[in-house]
Order: sequence, then structure tokens, then C-alpha cells
Amino acid sequence: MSELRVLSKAITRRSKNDSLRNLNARRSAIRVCRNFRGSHRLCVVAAATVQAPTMVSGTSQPSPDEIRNNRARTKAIANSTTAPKYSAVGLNQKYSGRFFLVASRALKISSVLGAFALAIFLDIKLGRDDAQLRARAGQLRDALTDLGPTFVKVGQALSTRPDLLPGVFLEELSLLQDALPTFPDEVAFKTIEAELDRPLNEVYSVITPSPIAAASLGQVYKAKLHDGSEVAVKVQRPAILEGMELDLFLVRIGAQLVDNNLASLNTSLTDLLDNFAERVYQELNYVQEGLNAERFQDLYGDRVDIMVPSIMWESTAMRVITMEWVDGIKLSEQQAITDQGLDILQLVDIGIQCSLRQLLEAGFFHADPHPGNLLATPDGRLAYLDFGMMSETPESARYAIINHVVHLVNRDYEAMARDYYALDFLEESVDVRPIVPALAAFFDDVLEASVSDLNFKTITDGLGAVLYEYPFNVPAYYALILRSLTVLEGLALYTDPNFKVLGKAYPYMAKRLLTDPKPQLRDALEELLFKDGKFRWNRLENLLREGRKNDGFDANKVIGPLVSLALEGDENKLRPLVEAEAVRVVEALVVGGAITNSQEMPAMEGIPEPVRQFLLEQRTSGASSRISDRDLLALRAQVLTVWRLLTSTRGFDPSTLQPLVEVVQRQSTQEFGRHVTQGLITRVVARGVQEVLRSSPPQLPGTFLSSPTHQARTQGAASMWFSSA
Ligand SMILES: Nc1ncnc2c1ncn2[C@@H]1O[C@H](COP(=O)(O)OP(=O)(O)OP(=O)(O)O)[C@@H](O)[C@H]1O
Repeated sequence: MSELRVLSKAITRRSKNDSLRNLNARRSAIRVCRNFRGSHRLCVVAAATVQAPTMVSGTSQPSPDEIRNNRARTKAIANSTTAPKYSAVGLNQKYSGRFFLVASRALKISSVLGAFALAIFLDIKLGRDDAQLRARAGQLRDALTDLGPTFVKVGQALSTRPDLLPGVFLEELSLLQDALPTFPDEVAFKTIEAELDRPLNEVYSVITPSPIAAASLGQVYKAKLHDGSEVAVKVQRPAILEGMELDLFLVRIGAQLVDNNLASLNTSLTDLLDNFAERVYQELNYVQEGLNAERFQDLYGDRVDIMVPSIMWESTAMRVITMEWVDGIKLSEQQAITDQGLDILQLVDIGIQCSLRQLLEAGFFHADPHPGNLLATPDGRLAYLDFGMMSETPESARYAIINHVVHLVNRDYEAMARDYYALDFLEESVDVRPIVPALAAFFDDVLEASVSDLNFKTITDGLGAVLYEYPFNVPAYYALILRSLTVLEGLALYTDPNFKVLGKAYPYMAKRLLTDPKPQLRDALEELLFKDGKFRWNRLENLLREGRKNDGFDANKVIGPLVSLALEGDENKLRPLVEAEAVRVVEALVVGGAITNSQEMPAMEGIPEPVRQFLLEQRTSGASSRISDRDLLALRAQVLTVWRLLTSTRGFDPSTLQPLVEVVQRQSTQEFGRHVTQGLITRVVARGVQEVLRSSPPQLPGTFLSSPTHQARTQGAASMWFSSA
């Protein structure tokens, strides 16, 4: 019911607030409805409502507002092609002849940072304690704020690097987003007019006389457009590029000095700096930020509980961005959120699910998801702000991360260590064998609990400890996403000290493993489900139980990947395992059904000595069924549980088993079927043999198959199979 409320509010808000002015907003509202499965009727009504502007006129043409907005977007993109790009060589050329300018800034930076470095040096020499370290972290934050936007950005970037800085510094630097100094309003308003080439009062009917927020690169005003809609206007700080260029030029010299003199550092600071500078330059282009917001909306806006502000392109340019105003409370203001009657844990869960999709599905993710950029809207949605810094996870890394979790669950530390190549943590030339004992030492301890019970911070801290000791290089995207999940977990821990981010992430992982048809995930699923030549039904049961908790989990999507895993997997490796398992399962279902139906074993009498001898040989030749009755019953129960779970999962439709029939009819699968049948016959004969040998006294030949007990048992088996299944 709450989903219904959120949906209808979302639609009302969109219709009322921006009259569905741009195509994006309308597209997303329609998608919201399409994806909302709770009430078909509501969806139809809602879709009709949001489509109304175009439906009424009977055409699918965009409205005049949309046409204007699209034109303005095209123009803004064309103008932004002149946006400056970072070039280390270019900066060298620009500043190498400007000695006094460079020297005075270098003096300022080295005096502030030098004093800090000296204090740290003395701390180390004098062996000062942890409280002192926290104080130093606070001093570093103040020093960076004092040095201006470049250093604030450097500090924000460092706050995501557990491989470079200890925990207290990360915490303190993550506070850098708040309370930065403002710049004069007249300058801001002049910038708007110059960028948009229109007088301020032509662009906005009202604008707040002073900013409502000041951030590292710009400050934000609240305003109204002439059609009455409320907007946020972000204006860039004056001359920010010039200041940053000089700072980046100087910091790069410092990074090169460290790289050349500190051989023990695993990471190249110069490379890190270049990567960082490229991102900051992108962040300075607000047209790019607007495009990022729209891409984010396109990829993840189908979730009814996620909100992304629409961009007003007619009042957006390289240094000014105007977007839909988000009425909401920052996730960091927990008391205010609770006072509104909203559930912080639910909001955090929305954030986690969205982060997982960003990281592991599309790969396009918000690289700066600090609590100030996440707002709780009054109707319970999570709004994302600030799309200046986005990052992309390469596809190979997305799968490598899922595989890494599977290896963690399996406690396969050798595979975990090898994952670091695929994750791009290590060069292929590095020998990972020495890492295995370190991983085992750490995870054997923490894995006492089940993985979903683990605190995320424990894992990242533990990995951090391993990272310090080995030549690791954590790619920026990985550190950023780790941080976003840690931030969310940190927020939840205030409310619930037992909150476990991995517990919330596991359903997503389970869903991906069970439903994603990509070969990389088939391999991961195979690793998870088969061990020591056996299929682990409890794992499949667990994956199904967890996957069902995730929104959008659809039973029908599970069947395809499972069937292809079973019947189309690696011919040589997996096929014999699947065949053996198929025999076991059929035996469990048929014979197990019979056992539960009649616990009494039939009396086998009158077996002549030569036949008895032959049967004995069969048993000792290894053809006999080694599965005990107890195991058989347990297996049967587990298989039936999995079947019930599957059939009771949302969206299960027996007709989707049709592909199974098609697969079974294929030539290659018929071969498989023959093997299973042969195996089954052997097992059933062998089981009969065992029963015969167990039984006494002897009976006349021919009475076994025609005995009433046997007939009853066979009928029992069949009826049990069909009724239970
Ligand atoms: N659309 C919006 N609706 C309401 N408030 C907004 C909106 N956009 C920005 N703000 C407010 O302005 C603040 C700063 O905005 P934003 O994070 O986009 O700026 P920034 O310069 O990119 O900051 P950062 O230092 O995080 O890079 C936000 O924390 C929020 O309080």
C-alpha cells in the first residue's frame, strides 16, 4: 500500500510541479508506471494521466515546452565543447615562466602543509596517542579548507582512500563538504547573466538574495521560473579554473617528488593526481553535470523510490545549472527525518539497492554520494543531487566483484587472491600466493558469522590491512563505491547498531546470480552451486530465499539461467556432475516418495544362490546406490522445498518451462537424457540389489515383482511424486 502512495504522489508531483515540461520527466513517469507491478489498474490510470498532454492531441509529438527544452539542451552542449580540458603538459607550459605567481602560491601551500607535516613528524617521534591523531585529522581538514577549492576537492578525494589514509583521517576529511565560505551574491548574479546572456529577472521571477548552500565549486540559490516552478540554481565560484590550474600544477610537482623518492609507495601519486584533475575539470562543466543527471535518471529512475531532479536547459550553461528544486531533508539530519515520520533504514536500503545497480549493473555511478547529496523527500523517496562527479565501473570489474563475493562465501582464498588481477588491484606479474594466508587469517576469523551478518566496515578494514602489506593499487572507482556503501552503512548504524549492509546486498547478489544470463555469472553460479562433485541444494534454496527479497525478482527469469547452467554448461566438467545429480534427484523423488509412503521394506524371499551371488557382485562392483535412505529423504525434502519456493515466487508461470521442453528435445540433450536414464536404471537396480541382500528368508523366484507389497510401493512412489511436486 505504501508503494501505491509513493507512486501516486510521484505522479501528482510530476504533473503539478513541472507540468511534465521535459520529455525526460514524462518518460520516467511512464516507466515508473510500467515497472510498478502492484496494481495494474492504477498503472493504466497513471500512465494515461502522465501521457495526457500528448495523448489528448492524438499525436506522439513532444509538447512546445519539450521542444524548447530539447533545443536548449542541444545549444548548451554545442557551447560546452569549448570547456577547458586538463593537460599536464599545458599547465607546465603556462606556469613555467611565471616565477613570482608560482613562488608566492607555493610558499602559502608549503607553509600551511609544512606546519602540518612537521606536527605529524613530531607525533611519530614522540609516539603520541590516538586522540592526538584525531586532532591532527581535524587540523588537516582546516588546512585544506584554508587552501581553497582544489585542496577541498583533494581532501574529499582522499576521504575515499582507505589504502592511503588511516580511518580517523577518512572520517574527518569526509566532513569537508559542509560549511565552506561563500562568495559575493552580486558576483554570482553577474555570472548567471553573462552565462545565459539574459538579465536575471528574465530568467527567474524570484531568486533568494543569498545562497542556501555553499559547496566547493559553487553556491546554490533557490529560485522560481516564470511559470511558477521552484528551482535550484548552482553558480560556479569566480575565477575558480585559474586558481585550480595553478594549484594542480604545484601539487603535481609535489606528487612527482614523492613518487621519485618514496619507493615504498604502491600507488603512483602523479597518476592519481592526473586522474583526479581530469574529473575536477569535468565537474567544472555544469552542462556535463546536467547530462549526467539525465543519464542517471534514464538508468535508475525506473525505481519509484528514487528521485533525480530534472534539468532546465534554457537556464543552464557551463557555469550555471538550473534544476528542479528538491524538497527534502539531508540524510545526515536523522532527527529531522524521523520527525517527518520517515524511516531512515528504509531510505538507506533504497540507497544500497540503487548503489548496487549503479556499481554492478550499468556501471555508471554517482561518485560523490556523501550524506549532503542524498535527500529524503516528504513522500519517502531518496533524491540524488550533484552529478558533477560520476564514474564508470568497467564491465570486467562488475563481474569480478560478484565473483569475489562468491569466492568469499565459498572461503576460496586462492580464488579471492587471483580476483585481484581481474579487479585491477594487482599487476599480472605479482605473485598472489603470499596473499592467500593473509586473507585466510583475516576472513577465517570474521566468517565465523554468516556473510550477510558481517559488518561491511569490518571487511573493508580487514581488506585495508591486507592492502597495506602488499603491492596493491585500488582503482578509483572501487574505492568510491566502497565509500558510498560505507557511508550508507554508517548512516544506518546510528539508528540500528546491528544494521548489516551485506545482509541488504545479498538479495541483490542472489538475484543477479540467479537471473543474469551472462556467461561470467553462469561461472560464478556454477562455482557456488557445485562443490566436490555435488550439487548444493541448500545453496540454491538460500539464493532463492534471498533473491525473492529483492524488488523485481521474477521466478521466470531464474529458470532460463538454471536450465542453461545444467544442460549447456561445460561439456567435460559440468555435464558428468549434472548427470550424476539428475540421477540422485530422480532416485530421491521416486524412491524417496516410496519410502515415505511405506517405511516397511518388502520382504524378499526365495532368491536362488546363483542370483544372490550375481547381486552381491553388483553391489561390490560400485554400481550400487551409495546414498542412504536418510540422505535420500533429506535430498527429496530439499528438492521439493526449492521447487515450492520457485513456484510460489512472484511471476512464476509454468509456461516458461516450455524452453526446458525444447532443450530436452535437442540432440545434445537427448544424449544427456540417455545417460541419466542409464544411471538411474543402474541405481534403481543396485538399490533393489541392496534390498534383496538385506532381506531374509529366501523366497521363490519371480515373487518379487508381482508381490502385492511391491505393487503398492510402486504406486505409492508415483502418486507421491506427482502430488508432492
Ligand atoms: N536540486 C536541488 N534542490 C534542493 N537543494 C539543492 C539542489 N541542488 C543542490 N542543493 C543544495 O545545495 C548543496 C550543494 O549542491 P551540490 O552538492 O550540487 O554542489 P557542489 O558544488 O557540487 O558540491 P560538492 O562540494 O559536494 O561537490 C546541496 O548539498 C543541497 O543542500
